[in-house]
Amino acid sequence: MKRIYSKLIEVSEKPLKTAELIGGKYIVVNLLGKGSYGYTYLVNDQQGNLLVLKQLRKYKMLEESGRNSFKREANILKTLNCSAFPTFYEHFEENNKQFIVMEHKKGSTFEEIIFRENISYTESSAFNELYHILHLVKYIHELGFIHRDLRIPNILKNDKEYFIIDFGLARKLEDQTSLIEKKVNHLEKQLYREIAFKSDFYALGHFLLFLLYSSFEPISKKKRSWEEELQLTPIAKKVLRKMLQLDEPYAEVQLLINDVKECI
Ligand SMILES: Nc1ncnc2c1ncn2[C@@H]1O[C@H](COP(=O)(O)OP(=O)(O)OP(=O)(O)O)[C@@H](O)[C@H]1O
Repeated sequence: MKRIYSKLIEVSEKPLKTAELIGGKYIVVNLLGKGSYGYTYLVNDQQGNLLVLKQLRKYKMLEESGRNSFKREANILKTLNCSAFPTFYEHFEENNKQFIVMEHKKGSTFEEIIFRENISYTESSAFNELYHILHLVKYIHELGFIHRDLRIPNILKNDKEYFIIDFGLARKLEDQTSLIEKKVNHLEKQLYREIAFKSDFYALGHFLLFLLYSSFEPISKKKRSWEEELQLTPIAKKVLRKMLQLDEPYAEVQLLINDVKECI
């Protein structure tokens, strides 16, 4: 019954409209995305600055874990005091809806770079991108956090900098209680969501595959594994196999950085 009620709320909820005023001071410019937890908007503040406003979906407000998720994201963003991550501005409730406001990072996501800008990467240039991103991951891991969602839409770059966004699923390393928060049955999801450094490396292994496949020209219609399809050097293959947990995973980020350097 609770599930039906929650589903009804989910399907009947509509996002905010363009030009709508929220929190008495933010004007909606456009909807950036609709994720599982809620809506993400680009908004203008009163000084005309572009910011990101995230809204928690109503059905998420029904569960304690949902209600706490913005609080947790806000705390993580406050702790990550570095220009590579969005600055946290505020967390507020209005008409029983929860919102979080943060800095808008100006850049293209790797999803846009690969699929819209059609940039293709060689083995060396793909590992070079990973090398830069791993320094941000090192900062996150050294503070004891695991991002758990390092996918191509959550990693951005412009001509000068790299950024990591979306800390909605991030957890503190010792916060193993989150594991029982939601039972993850699917093996692939478990590998992304385990609260361990290796799950961020696993996600970045897939990130790297996206970059490497950008220059792949299929010669046959037959579906083969990445190891058969991509012409990688032995060291690149070794690093990817460890990242994807096909071989003993890296215990910590510096060991991965050292190997990635060899592939550039
Ligand atoms: N702080 C930010 N700065 C710049 N762009 C952002 C920021 N936060 C989100 N975005 C953009 O908004 C898009 C949508 O964000 P959102 O977190 O809703 O998306 P999603 O990744 O599609 O959903 P989910 O989190 O369920 O996977 C992102 O892909 C990104 O392009």
